[in-house]
Amino acid sequence: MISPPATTAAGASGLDAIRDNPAEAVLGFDFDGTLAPIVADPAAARAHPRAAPTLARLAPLVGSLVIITGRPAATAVEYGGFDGLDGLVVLGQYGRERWESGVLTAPEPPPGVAEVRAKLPEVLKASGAPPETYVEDKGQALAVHTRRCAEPEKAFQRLRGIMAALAERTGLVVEPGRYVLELRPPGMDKGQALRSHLAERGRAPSAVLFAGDDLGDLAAYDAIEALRAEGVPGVKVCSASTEVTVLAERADVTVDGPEGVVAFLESMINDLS
Ligand SMILES: O=P(O)(O)OC[C@H]1O[C@H](O[C@H]2O[C@H](CO)[C@@H](O)[C@H](O)[C@H]2O)[C@H](O)[C@@H](O)[C@@H]1O
Repeated sequence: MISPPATTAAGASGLDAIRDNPAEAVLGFDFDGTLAPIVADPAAARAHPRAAPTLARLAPLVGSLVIITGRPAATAVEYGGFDGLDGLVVLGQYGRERWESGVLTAPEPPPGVAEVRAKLPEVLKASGAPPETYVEDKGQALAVHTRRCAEPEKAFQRLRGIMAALAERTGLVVEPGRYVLELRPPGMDKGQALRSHLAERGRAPSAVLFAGDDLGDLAAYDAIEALRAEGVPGVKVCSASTEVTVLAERADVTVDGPEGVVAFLESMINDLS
């Protein structure tokens, strides 16, 4: 039995559809907070120790495994220990980058990214951002982190409007997350990335599942709900935290962080084997 079970009828139908035809099911995952525990230093994040082995066992049982992350795809592969994991696709930078079997495709970033890179130090200084504010340069986007500040929520709220204005001036958008404000190119989100992954497969999935923990994952939840309206069974899984509660309100299955996600997938493997 897949555990925990879904708490919604639509979610239960989605899990039944995965059980009935796992070979055509598509399973999608966020990385940070879902497969990897949250830590203070973004460069120190690593997947839960059982995440890669579990995905490796799951891959031959299902139609497709896809990680859709705000991280650069190569970073998620490295921090996840996913290199060599056959059957896994990683869509990085909210779907702008694609990695599969060691092959990475990534477009050039728009000019606004270089503009933000140049302006950000001065903008942060002028805004009175705490010195612990940390900028993560992801090549295609810049993420301003406040987790290490003495008052992370206060620093986050202080910077929110300022980052939105900077994004607007540079043709980028702000993606808010867990004590992070990302300035990234527009035109792609996790819902569109999930949709394009399904289209790439070229045939209707038996079911689609997506697991996430943060605001950027809501676009994938939207996609699952739209797919359901089109007749495709779907499951929204929440990797719950005290930092973000809105996903749990919309999820079919709620588990306790990455440990809960891995345990849920292990129960699915047992059920499908
Ligand atoms: O889409 P995701 O895979 O969830 O990536 C979203 C952002 O996650 C990372 O930041 C978050 O995790 C950090 C490490 O645990 C944590 O320190 C930070 O507070 C979180 O917001 C990552 O650093 C970003 O680049 C990702 O876009």
